[in-house]
Amino acid sequence: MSIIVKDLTKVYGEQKAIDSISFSANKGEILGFLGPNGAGKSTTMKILSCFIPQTSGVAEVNGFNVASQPMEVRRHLGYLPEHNPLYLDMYVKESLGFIADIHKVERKQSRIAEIIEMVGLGREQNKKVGQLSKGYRQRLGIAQALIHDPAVLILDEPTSGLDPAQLVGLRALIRELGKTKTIIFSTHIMQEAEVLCDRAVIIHEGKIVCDSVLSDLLTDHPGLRLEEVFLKLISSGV
Ligand SMILES: Nc1ncnc2c1ncn2[C@@H]1O[C@H](COP(=O)(O)OP(=O)(O)OP(=O)(O)O)[C@@H](O)[C@H]1O
Repeated sequence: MSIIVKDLTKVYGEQKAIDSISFSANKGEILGFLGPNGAGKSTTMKILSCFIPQTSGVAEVNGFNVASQPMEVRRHLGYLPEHNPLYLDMYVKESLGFIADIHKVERKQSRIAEIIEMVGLGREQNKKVGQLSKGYRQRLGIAQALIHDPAVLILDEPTSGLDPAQLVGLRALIRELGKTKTIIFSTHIMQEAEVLCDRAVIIHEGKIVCDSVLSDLLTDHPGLRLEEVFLKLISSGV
């Protein structure tokens, strides 16, 4: 298993943002982490990426424990946060070089060229980050997450706010990456999940209400689109 989450709980003050959730993801799987606003998606992803500690429970990435082995986890994981902080004054290559240095990437220049090609940033590569459109900033964020060739990618709402052309391009990239990596991406857009994920984990008010192979989920709810299944599940709380 590339990702194991067991009885994971996070309490902020009085509020349980996630409440004893468990799920796992296999190598080569694209897992859609779905839920309405405030469900606990970002909280879970931040714990998996070692950005915040859990209150209780266990999370492992590629066999490493996020609480006790954060350095190893970071080595095997690429993370695109929902609000990705980018240095707008840096040039695209410079910003990739900065992240590559943090990860001590070997053959840095050729790796940067390779990753720019992979995420389709070729025509934008000589610009400053602040000059990039939102879609290209997302691509840069994914490039930063990929620079050290991690086995696991965690993408928090990677396609939010993109225009249709950028959406198609980014979905194709995620699908391609999903052939060799384990990917968890969060979204509350069901069409997104329908075209991208192999498996759907639906979280609502901090609890998991569904964990199913996408095609099984649709077969179990004949005649319903994923959006309708999602609404049914989060309204019944089952
Ligand atoms: N730092 C924090 N302090 C207090 N409460 C927080 C904090 N971060 C998140 N929460 C709360 O925890 C709950 C889960 O938030 P989270 O950001 O994980 O949801 P989400 O599913 O990612 O939502 P969205 O789709 O809107 O991004 C929310 O009620 C949120 O207000």
